[in-house]
Amino acid sequence: MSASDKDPIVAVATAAGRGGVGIVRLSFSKDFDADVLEALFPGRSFTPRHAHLYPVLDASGELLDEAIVLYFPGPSSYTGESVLEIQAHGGPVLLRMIVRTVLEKCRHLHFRLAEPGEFTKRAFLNGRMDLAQAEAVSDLIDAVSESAAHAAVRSLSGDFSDRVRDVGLQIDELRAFVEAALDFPEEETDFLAEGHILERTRAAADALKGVLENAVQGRVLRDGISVTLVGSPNVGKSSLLNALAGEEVAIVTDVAGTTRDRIEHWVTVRGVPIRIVDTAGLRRTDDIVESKGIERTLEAASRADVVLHLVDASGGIVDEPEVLELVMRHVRPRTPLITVANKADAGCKVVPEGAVLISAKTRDGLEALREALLAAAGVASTTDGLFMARERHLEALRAALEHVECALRVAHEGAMMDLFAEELRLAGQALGSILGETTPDDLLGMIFSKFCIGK
Ligand SMILES: Nc1nc2c(c(=O)[nH]1)N(C=O)[C@@H](CNc1ccc(C(=O)N[C@@H](CCC(=O)O)C(=O)O)cc1)CN2
Ligand SMILES: Nc1nc2c(ncn2[C@@H]2O[C@H](COP(=O)(O)OP(=O)(O)OP(=O)(O)O)[C@@H](O)[C@H]2O)c(=O)[nH]1
Ligand SMILES: [Mg+2]
Repeated sequence: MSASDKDPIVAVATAAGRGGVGIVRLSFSKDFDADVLEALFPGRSFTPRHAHLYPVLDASGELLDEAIVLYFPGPSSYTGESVLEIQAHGGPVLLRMIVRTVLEKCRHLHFRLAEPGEFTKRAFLNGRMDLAQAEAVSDLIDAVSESAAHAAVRSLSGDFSDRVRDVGLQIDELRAFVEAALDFPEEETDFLAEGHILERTRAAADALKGVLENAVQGRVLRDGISVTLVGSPNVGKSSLLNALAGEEVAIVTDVAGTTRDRIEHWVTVRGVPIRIVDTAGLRRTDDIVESKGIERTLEAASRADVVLHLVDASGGIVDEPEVLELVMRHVRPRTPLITVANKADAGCKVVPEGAVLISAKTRDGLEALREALLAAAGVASTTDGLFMARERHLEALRAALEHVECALRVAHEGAMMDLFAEELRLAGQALGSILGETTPDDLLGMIFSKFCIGK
């Protein structure tokens, strides 16, 4: 029998490994309530959503633990089904035994282990939250900075969804109005003016732009930005990585060609996760190892959101002229490039125009460099009030905006109103996909499979 969204499920909800307390969570149809409770805790009574201290016995009657047990009768639960939580001591072996006990004692009900994200998927399917909120649950757990956590919880509480829904409603209203007009074609133009249709469509486009702007920032908080350091050997790329990381991540020597492989390290700046990629210095070489390293440098440059080109301000090292050209051929179009003049402590003989002057050794100029980095990546100066968003949301918002703008163009060109209505319909559909109103099963599967088990 294949897995269904109706199967009763069980999983350890807390992190793998030891912990003070560990939770085994069950979600099942309300029809099974009496059966489940009686099978696991015979003769015990339950007050909904109240803590009970009950013994947990395995299938042979052996005591496994004394646990806090919570019963949430459906639909007033996290999943919208009935939920039972067994909050036991947080040992991985013990928790596994409790899960096995549930499978054994409730065998007649055909419990199975929950898939990753399956509790939250049920919450979504049962209308407890929309898709953007469900995604925010996972983003909250994965948040790597306080700003990211704040943004995720804002999305979880529905801030993002509300704004998407509001614009969606505006657009639906416009479409309804225009579709009504289609029935009286001779009055089309009056209709447009009377309903202030164009103004209202423009207002919808502006509202969409506002949401998109916030979402772009929110996505950066979630996914971070990737910064690749490139330059000639010995200009101090690895030294800069170490300075930004605040630890000795990469080997630094005065031998040109020290770094052979790509070295990655995550830091956070103002709550924004930044992946710094240190690379092999670029120069003409016959050394097979070094040239492999340089290939990797170019590949890292091609994936970067921002490229930092390091040069030696003290004038000791001069780039081979092909270096920058070679890099630029691999960088994606429109990727910002910042020139960084390092070794300011050893003299400022060569500082290209617009370069950020630093010393990886004394750490002078690093703060300015961090800010320049964020600015180049388009990160606003504050992350206050942001909600979390994903690439998927950006794509949908951009598509919606495109359709609304297309509708405006169509109207200006005096084309048929049915084209106008059709563009608005497509815009509304794109917004609906953010909330999961029209999301195909395989996309849902992909989204929830990235969650942790037990969530
Ligand atoms: N022990 C435990 N802690 C947890 C969770 C959980 O499921 N169990 N959560 C998630 O994993 C989060 C809390 N989210 C939750 C959201 C709704 C409901 C719930 O039962 N809602 C019902 C009843 C509300 C009420 O009692 O007033 C409802 O909305 O109808 C529970 C947890 C974080 N902490
Ligand atoms: N005076 C001074 N020396 C520096 C500075 N940054 C790096 N150096 C020195 O420059 C030399 C090369 O530094 P690395 O960080 O290994 O240079 P790299 O660019 O990673 O070199 P490759 O890995 O060979 O491409 C080392 O001797 C560093 O101590 C700086 O800001 N000031
Ligand atoms: Mg290096």
